[in-house]
Amino acid sequence: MNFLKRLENEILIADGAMGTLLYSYGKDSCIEQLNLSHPEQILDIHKAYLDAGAQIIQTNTYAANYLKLSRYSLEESVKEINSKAVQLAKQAVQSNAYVVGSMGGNRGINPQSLSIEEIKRSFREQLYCLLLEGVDGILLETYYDLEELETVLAIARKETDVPIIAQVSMQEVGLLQDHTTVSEALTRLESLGADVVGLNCRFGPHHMLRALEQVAIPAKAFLSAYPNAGLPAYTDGVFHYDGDPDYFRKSAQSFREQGVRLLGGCCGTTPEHIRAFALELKHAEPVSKKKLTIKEERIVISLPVIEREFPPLQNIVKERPSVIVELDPPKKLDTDKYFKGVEALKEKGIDAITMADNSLASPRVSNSALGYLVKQQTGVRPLIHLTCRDRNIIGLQSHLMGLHTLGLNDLLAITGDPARVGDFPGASSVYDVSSFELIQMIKQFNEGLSFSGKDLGQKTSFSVAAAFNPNVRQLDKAVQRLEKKISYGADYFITQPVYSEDKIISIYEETKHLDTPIYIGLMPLTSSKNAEFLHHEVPGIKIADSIRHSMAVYNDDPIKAAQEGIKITKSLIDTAAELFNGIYLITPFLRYEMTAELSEYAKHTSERLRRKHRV
Ligand SMILES: Cc1cc2nc3c(=O)[nH]c(=O)nc-3n(C[C@H](O)[C@H](O)[C@H](O)COP(=O)(O)OP(=O)(O)OC[C@H]3O[C@@H](n4cnc5c(N)ncnc54)[C@H](O)[C@@H]3O)c2cc1C
Ligand code: MET
Ligand SMILES: [Zn+2]
Repeated sequence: MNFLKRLENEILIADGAMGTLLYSYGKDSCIEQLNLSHPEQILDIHKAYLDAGAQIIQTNTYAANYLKLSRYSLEESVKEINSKAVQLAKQAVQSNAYVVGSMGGNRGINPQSLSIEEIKRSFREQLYCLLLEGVDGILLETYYDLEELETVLAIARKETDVPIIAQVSMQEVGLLQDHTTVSEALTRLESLGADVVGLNCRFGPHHMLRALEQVAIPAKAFLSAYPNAGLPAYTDGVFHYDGDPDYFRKSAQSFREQGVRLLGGCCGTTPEHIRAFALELKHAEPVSKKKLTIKEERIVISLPVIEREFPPLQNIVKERPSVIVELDPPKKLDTDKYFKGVEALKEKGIDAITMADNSLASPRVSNSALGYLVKQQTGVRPLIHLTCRDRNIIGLQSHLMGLHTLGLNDLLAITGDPARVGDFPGASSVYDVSSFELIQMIKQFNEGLSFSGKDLGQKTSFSVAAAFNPNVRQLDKAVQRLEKKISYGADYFITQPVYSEDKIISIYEETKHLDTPIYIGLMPLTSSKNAEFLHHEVPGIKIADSIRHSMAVYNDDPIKAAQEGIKITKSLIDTAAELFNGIYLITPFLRYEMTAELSEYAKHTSERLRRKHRV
């Protein structure tokens, strides 16, 4: 009898974790490779689970796919590892127990980093290996990304008639990463042909039960749950779970009441947890009816929106010429000169001071601390750059909440120069998200929702700029990137510094179909050496030969060289102001007198042009 037939009238107990059990045995290399190197150990674990009362055990193949094995250069061993895993599990079972082939999800918090095509290829290969060895079912587990699970489930359903268990892992209680509710996800999995649908990993019994309270008993499929043994602790460099098996025993009846018919364990569980489930549910009748707890709809629409002090820059620059100036927080602690710069620029009537987030990956005074002081003390609008390099998604969201609290509502969302270009090349670059997702995250905050869809209780009022690098060989490709950023929610763009009139004209030609405003970046050169360094060594900056030649003329005279730098920038402003309302001036080395002079020039030029065009 296959196990689906039995689930019609019985609750079945599945086994618990393989991975964390092997990890706690001290094996932190490739867990699945142990099928080949330590088969006895795997066999012992299977036997221990069966002895504890498990009726369905999983093969030790959770990550035995091409994509994950290649991290250990074991991609050539997919067949060997999977075949051996099934053989070991089958060797352990006697009659009345079943072997399901475990196949884990690959996509993490950043689904786009792994294409569906790669996933399909890798999945098919592992699936055939497991089916060929004659598993009694397939266990699709730990899928955070619903698109991935739906894709692989459809493939599996087409390829085999053996029972399929399809399990998602929640991001928040009741919600998946893409904000689909668990209830909807399980319905979709059922309609794609999964025989058992449910939850595994990430949460322990408490949160899993809270989520299941909102899930109706599926019409055709059976419901499953494989909770973790609580949250892991981290001591002496290792993760370990201290979940108490007796606590599992106490939760078993609740799982039954929620309609669960296949109950097992995930990370941190041991044969003792499974024994507790098995003893508690021995001869227990499955339930077919339950009362649903309907969670109140989040009424995010009515969340308060906090008023902005300054209208968003995208509105300003659509209406009239606008000059913003980058004045980067210093690399040393003294901020006197910085504030002198802010005052000098304020006098020129600029619309914002933009403040880098550790540009070129070198530490600077925190731009949010300094930005807040700039706003409080001078009334100038700070525009805060925000990179994906220095903060993980926890830090980024906390930072966004802090910026909102400080009333710093103007942001530039960028990937950020990688750590290896900066003062601490060995530092890690986080990049949990790309600039696209950062833009999306900020826009979600404006809807009152965290990155994972949690209610924030207020809507933020961020305006989000994004970076546009036109200094590339194929400008059309950069424009495609810009269009993609618009689709993620970018409100306007700020370019890398441009050093040629032709480039400004091509930017105009390639982007004139767009509504989203662009600030053209211009940075005065300070010397010939500065020009050569920027041209040859700084990513994203290219300087026209003619400009480098003009700077070279004043090689030995710093004052004349800076004047030449200003002259060149003024001539670029003449072109930019004809075509764009937005001018973004970058202050080199805190030399604010240069950008103050240029701000004045840019404003006069724009006004002159406006008068001319009005006539
Ligand atoms: C206005 C502005 C302000 C900046 N401020 C800071 C700052 O405060 N701190 C800091 O560390 N850095 C800053 N940078 C630098 C920026 O983070 C780096 O240039 C980064 O490599 C690109 O950032 P992005 O957000 O434009 O990248 P994205 O567009 O998100 O690009 C990310 C990755 O894709 C690559 N890429 C970009 N365009 C293309 C293309 N056309 N084709 C193929 N690949 C491409 C990039 O090289 C990069 O590796 C700033 C840049 C600009 C333009
Ligand atoms: N069932 C698998 C294991 O125990 C998957 C755990 S979720 C990361 O190894
Ligand atoms: Zn797990």
